[in-house]
Amino acid sequence: MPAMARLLPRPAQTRHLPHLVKRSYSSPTMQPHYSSGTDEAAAATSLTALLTSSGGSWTLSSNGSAIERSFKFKTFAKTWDFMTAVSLQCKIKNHHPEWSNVYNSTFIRWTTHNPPGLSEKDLGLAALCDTIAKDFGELAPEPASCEMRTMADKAAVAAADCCAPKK
Ligand SMILES: C[C@H](O)[C@H](O)[C@H]1CNC2=NC(N)=NC(=O)C2=N1
Repeated sequence: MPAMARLLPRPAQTRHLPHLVKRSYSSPTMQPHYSSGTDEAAAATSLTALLTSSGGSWTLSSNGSAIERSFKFKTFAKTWDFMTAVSLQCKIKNHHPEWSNVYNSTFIRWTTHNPPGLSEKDLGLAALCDTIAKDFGELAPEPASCEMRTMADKAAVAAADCCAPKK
């Protein structure tokens, strides 16, 4: 099996991770893909405020079903404290990121697994991450590294059907 094929998760494992399944075409302007039941007008307003194109720090994933960015702090301890604070919000809101951490950087991707797409929870928690990051003295944002993104991709695939309703 060619090396690249080994890196691509098998479709069966990624049906709940549409943002990991690269589209064969690249649309000139990426369009958001909202999770069913989302109030798209309200979500579009929140999304616009978060994106780099409007002065925010988040980027839309290639097929529009996730937003993602990296955060950098002075020390590992501050990075971990930031992630701990975010994790408490995840517990409160019962919504969880796909994320990775290397020393004083963390990469965070917000997407809803079930039903798949961008939801108000993703957008609200992304805005909350920006606020909490300021509290922990976030350094100037840098573009997310491929390695950090790949780590998050692999963790998401390993999580398999993490959010499918329990039978
Ligand atoms: C039953 C299901 O696990 C819960 O509704 C939550 C848990 N956290 C979640 N987090 C994310 N990102 N997407 C979900 O669909 C999701 N579902």
